[in-house]
Order: sequence, then structure tokens, then C-alpha cells
Amino acid sequence: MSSVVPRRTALYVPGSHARAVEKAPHLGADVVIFDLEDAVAPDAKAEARRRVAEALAAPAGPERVIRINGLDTPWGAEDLAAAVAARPDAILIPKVSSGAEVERVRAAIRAMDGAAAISLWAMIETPRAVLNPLDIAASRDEMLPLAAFVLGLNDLSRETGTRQVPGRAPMLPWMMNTLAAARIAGLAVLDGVFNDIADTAGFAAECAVARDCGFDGKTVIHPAQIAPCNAAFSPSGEELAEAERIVTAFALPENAGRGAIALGGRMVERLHAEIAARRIAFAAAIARREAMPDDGAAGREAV
Ligand SMILES: CC(C)(COP(=O)(O)OP(=O)(O)OC[C@H]1O[C@@H](n2cnc3c(N)ncnc32)[C@H](O)[C@@H]1OP(=O)(O)O)[C@@H](O)C(=O)NCCC(=O)NCCSC(=O)C[C@H](O)C(=O)O
Ligand SMILES: [Mg+2]
Repeated sequence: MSSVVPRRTALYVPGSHARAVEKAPHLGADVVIFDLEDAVAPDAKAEARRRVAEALAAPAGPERVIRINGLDTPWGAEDLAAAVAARPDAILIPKVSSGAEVERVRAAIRAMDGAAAISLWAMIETPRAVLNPLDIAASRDEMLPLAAFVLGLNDLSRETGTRQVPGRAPMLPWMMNTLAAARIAGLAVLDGVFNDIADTAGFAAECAVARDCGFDGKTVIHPAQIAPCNAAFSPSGEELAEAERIVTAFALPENAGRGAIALGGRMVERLHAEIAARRIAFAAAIARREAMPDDGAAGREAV
């Protein structure tokens, strides 16, 4: 089931890239992921932390997420402290393999002075994670809830030797395992990145597969990927018209007692009316998001 909060496109931006950090919130992505991890060289980590904290100090329209380094790295503890202080919408934990690792991040946050409620997101990018995403998804906490999974297919490819080929047949079982676990736990779930920025047809095809698989959106690495990704994960005009027809048909008095009806030569059940109503609500949320100024002045809660 798609979340009603639009997360069609989540743009990664290296925390060390001054120009990109400045531009990222204004490019039309629903989510910006400020990266302190793999996109930032070791000697630029401290500067990236400072730059991201500065960027978070200004209000913005998109959801803002900070990806930290793992707590088992030399940078993880400082990243986490800086991320908590910057108050993003969520902190993205890389290379999570178990629920215990999410719990370790929670314990570190709870131990901080003035720790506040914040959502956690988890990268699913290790062989252990894709075999048992439910263990990670089941890790629950009211103050520090796990809210989303993000696939990391580059790391998964490195860890397993699996190639990233068009259509992604070798990866699909892991992608769907992750998606099912996310749905069981009520998490959002975002597809991995497409590295070949120049291959616009390949990117569009990959977005379409991810959408059809049920992902809420896709992570992207370059501004040129935002508009096609937003389009792929938005209901088309035709889909919306069909959704309206289904909702209208079930609202008719003569269909009040019926579980299934025929519409345009097809069987339509009440569960389809539920999907249709969700699609209409999602389109309305997208419209509100797109009408919102860059600085989030209208309030993101309105989405
Ligand atoms: C891939 C890039 C290094 C390409 O950079 P560059 O050659 O500078 O691109 P352009 O010259 O085409 O850029 C044009 C303008 O757009 C701005 N820009 C570029 N990228 C971004 C961005 N991500 N966000 C915001 N703005 C961006 C440039 O500054 C130019 O602006 P202007 O000067 O005004 O013209 C680069 O795109 C990049 O660094 N991308 C992100 C890389 C990244 O974050 N990687 C880590 C995440 S991916 C990952 O780790 C997934 C997962 O963990 C896994 O395992 O799979
Ligand atoms: Mg990765």
C-alpha cells in the first residue's frame, strides 16, 4: 500500500558539496537525503557535518533526512550527535543488518542530553538485511520509530557479486522481500539509485519497475532524475479518472449492498474502491506538496 505522504523522489546530496547542498531543497524532490556517509571523503566528514547542520537551520519544503556513518566507524558517533542536534525529519542509518543495530542507535540517542523524538530510516543493503528485513522492521519504539526502508543496491552488489543489470532480475527477490517486510510493519519503502545519469531511458524503465513492484518512490543522485522519477510515481490522469469512476460507482444507491460490480467490462470489488480512494488522496497530497513554497512556509503537515 502506498503511503499518503509523497516520497516519490529522495535526492541524495553529498554533505561536502556546498553548491549541491544549497540547491537540493529547491529542485522538486519530495525528500532530500543529506549524506555524511559514502558520498563524503574521510577528510571532509567534519566539514560536511557543519554544512548539513547549517542547511537544516533554514526551513524547507521537502522532508529532510541525514544519512550518518555507522556507529562502528570512526565518524558514526559524531555524525549521530550532529544529526540529532540538527533536528531533521529522520536519520538514515546505513548498512543495517538487524533490529539490534537500530536499537543501538536508539540507545545512543537516548543517552544524549535533550534527546527528542525523531524518526529513523534504515538502509537495506547487506545480504543479512535482505534475507531478514522483518527482524529490522519489527524493531519498534514510540519516541524513535523506524519509519522507512531505503534499498542500497550498490552495496548489495558489492557484498554479493550480483550485477545490476537492466530489469534487475537477480535483485528482484531481495527487493520484494524488503517491500513485503515494510508493508507488514507499516514502513515507507524506497528503491535504490540508478548510477548511469546519462541513460534516461534506462532510468525511466527502472522507475516503472519499482512503481509496479509497489515502492513508494526511488532514491536519486542527480537533479536530472527528479522530474522523471516524480512523474513515474505519480498517478497518471487516466489512473485518476478510473479511480474517480470506481469511487463514484460504489457510492450509487443501487450498489450500496454489493461487494462486486461490473464497470467498463471489468469486475471491480470494494477493495478496488479502497485502492482508488487512496490513489485520489495521494494525488491530492502531491498537489499540496507541489503548491508548497520551497521554504515550507505553508507547513508540511498540511500534506
Ligand atoms: C554524480 C555527481 C558527482 C555528478 O556531479 P556533477 O558532475 O557536478 O554534476 P553536474 O555538473 O551535472 O551538476 C549540475 C548541477 O546540479 C548540481 N547537482 C549535482 N548533483 C546534485 C545533487 N545530488 N543534489 C543537488 N544538486 C546537485 C551541481 O551542483 C550543478 O549545479 P550548478 O553548479 O548550479 O550547475 C553528483 O550528482 C553527486 O554527487 N550526486 C550524489 C552522489 C551521492 O550522494 N552518492 C551517495 C548516495 S548513493 C548511495 O550511496 C546508495 C546506496 O547507499 C547504495 O549502496 O546503493
Ligand atoms: Mg550504500
